Order: sequence, then structure tokens, then C-alpha cells
Amino acid sequence: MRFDDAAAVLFDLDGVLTPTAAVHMRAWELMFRQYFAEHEIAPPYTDADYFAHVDGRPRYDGVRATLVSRGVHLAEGAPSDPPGTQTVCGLGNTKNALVNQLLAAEGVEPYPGSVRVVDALNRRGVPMAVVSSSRNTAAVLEAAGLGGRFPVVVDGAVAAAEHLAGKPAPDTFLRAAERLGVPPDRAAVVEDAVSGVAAGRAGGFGLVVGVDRGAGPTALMEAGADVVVRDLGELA
Ligand SMILES: O=P(O)(O)OC[C@H]1O[C@@H](O)[C@H](O)[C@@H](O)[C@@H]1O
Repeated sequence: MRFDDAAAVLFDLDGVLTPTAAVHMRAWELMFRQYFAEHEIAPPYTDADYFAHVDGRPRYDGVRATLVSRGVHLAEGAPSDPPGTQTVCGLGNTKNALVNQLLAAEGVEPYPGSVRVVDALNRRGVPMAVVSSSRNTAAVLEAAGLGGRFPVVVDGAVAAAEHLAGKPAPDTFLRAAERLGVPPDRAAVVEDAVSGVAAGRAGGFGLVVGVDRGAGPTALMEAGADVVVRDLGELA
């Protein structure tokens, strides 16, 4: 399917509409580098860990997968665990406090090429959704001036409330397509994370567009992208 033929478009948020994947990436690095050093966990956390274990996945799934990669098994704890708690949820919330500090200090500007695509689809009346693992989706959309632009948002909070499996499972994308009333094979998914591309492929979507913001074209194609672009402006 060509992008122009999609009956609906489902966008990931961080790294697709806004440059906030880089904010998440820095916050994860700060948190894990300190935790690994304090607990003498080796080898040290690197960007490769981000792309392999964290990118695109729900917060606590990212913590768990990274620790398991070093043979570390930590108690799960609860989402209400405050930052600093030595649990999977506590480490995830430590990282989230850093994300909130960075977002407050730096603000969010959407990618101009992405805004052009959203505007063009809007003019043509193509239904759109945001499908993000992040529980900060509403705040990021608002800060980027995109609040209210998407009639359907399936984010980390919705997924938790509705018990939907996170990316790379296709469930959140499938729920968004269902809410838009468009069959998956008539809809396009736009994703920068390997886990998100894999989710789009597993969901049987008509087109999966990979956006290379660092994962690399080969990894995105191997995960199931039909096409890889460097910026959404290439689709406009
Ligand atoms: O911790 P949050 O804001 O709920 O986000 C979870 C994940 O959301 C994804 O969109 C990001 O790619 C990840 O880096 C992030 O960890």
C-alpha cells in the first residue's frame, strides 16, 4: 500500500511527531549509568542498550529487559513506587522524574516535516491516531502544540487501564485502528522504534513506515518496515 492510499494513519509519538525520543534516551542513560555504577553491574549501559531493550516499549518493560540483559532480577514493585525505590517500577519512575525535568527545562517543538504531514492528512480528512507507550503522551502533545489534533490516542495510561500488551505486541495499534473504525490492512503505522515497527508488522497493517532516528535502516527493515525514511517530510 502507498502512504497516500492509507485510509487512516497511526503515528507513534516520541521520535516520530516530536524529538522527545532523544529526551527519553538521555534520561534512561542518566538513570542506568548511575544504577549500574552503584551496583557494579557490567558492562556499562550504552546507546545500544537503549535501542535493543528500551526504545518504544512501556516504561517498566524497558527497565526489566535492560536488567535481565545483565542477569539482574529486581522485585517488580508497584507503579506508585517513588523515584529512588530499588524496584523495577522505582527505577522507571526515577527515570521519569528526569524526563519531566528535561521537558520542563527544554520544552517540546514538533518536527516540522511531521506537522506538514499531519496538516496534509487533516486537509484530506484522513483519520489519525497517536499510539505511544508513553504515559507522558498527553503532556508532550500539549507542550508541542498538538493537543486536540488526534481524535484517538492510545498511550501508556490507556494501555495500562485496558490491560493491553505493550509494543512489540500489536495490541495498542489494533485498539487504535478499531477506535478509528478502519481495518488494519487499510491503515499505515509510522514508527521510529524497532519494537514499534515489529508491532505494526505483527498487527497486519497495510503499510509500516520506519523513521530512522538512530535505530538504523537495517534494523527497521528487519523488524518489518516496508519503507524507511529519515524524516516524515519525505512522505508529504
Ligand atoms: O516512561 P514513559 O514516558 O511512559 O515512556 C515509555 C517509553 O515511551 C516510548 O515512547 C519511548 O520510546 C521510550 O523511550 C519510553 O521509555
